Amino acid sequence: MSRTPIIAGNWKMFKTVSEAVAFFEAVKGKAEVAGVESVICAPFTNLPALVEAAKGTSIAIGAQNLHFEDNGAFTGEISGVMLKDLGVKYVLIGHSERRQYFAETDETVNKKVHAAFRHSLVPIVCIGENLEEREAGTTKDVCRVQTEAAFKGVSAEQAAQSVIAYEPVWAIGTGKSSTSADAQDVIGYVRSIIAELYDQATADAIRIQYGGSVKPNNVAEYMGQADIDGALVGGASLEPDSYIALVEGAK
Ligand SMILES: O=C(CO)COP(=O)(O)O
Repeated sequence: MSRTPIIAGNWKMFKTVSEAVAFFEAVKGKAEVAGVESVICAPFTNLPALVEAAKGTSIAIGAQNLHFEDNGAFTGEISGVMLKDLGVKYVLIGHSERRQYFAETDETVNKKVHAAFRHSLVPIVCIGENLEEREAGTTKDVCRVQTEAAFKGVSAEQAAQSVIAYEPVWAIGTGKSSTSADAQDVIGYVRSIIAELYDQATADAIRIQYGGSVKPNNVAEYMGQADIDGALVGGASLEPDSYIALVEGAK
């Protein structure tokens, strides 16, 4: 089976439009490596300029969130209709910061996954345990609950196109990354859950990333693991040279 490696930068709440465009000009042609998919998930305000800048390149643009309704009286929200209209390809769903600070639940994550597919956006579904759960030994249980909930009512064909990002919360922005063996253990388990929910072909097709303090100097180690298909990267995706090194490291 061959899954295309996927490196996605999650810029979180960083970069003005001019900073985003300057970044893109610096990585163009460099963070484009044959056989590796490269995605920038930027703040909403940067998306029109980035989609324009990305034309003619192999770099895809993603959003960091969407509302689960297509339109309506939801002040301050952005829908899948709007993202699709812009030319965005990917959308992060259920990032732990959204779950923690913006009250997202397994149920809203599931609704957002359906909203993404209604508009032909590829969801990057984020799952992962917090420190307390890790210390209690419930990492796999937490990942099972989150995965099963996120994919409720999602077809095998849709699941096969999806991306899952396993991001242990305690490893995000802390410099304390999961060991590659631990990440492989959990990600292999998540793949087995997809096989149970669907079938082996779907499990073989879905791409699963590791996220949490991934840097240019450790990305290759994660990529060397059988079930790890890429990385979702925060801090190290913000500087052009670092981002280019991440994409090169995923070869
Ligand atoms: O949250 C993350 C990506 O979504 C990970 O962030 P860091 O790479 O900064 O640890």
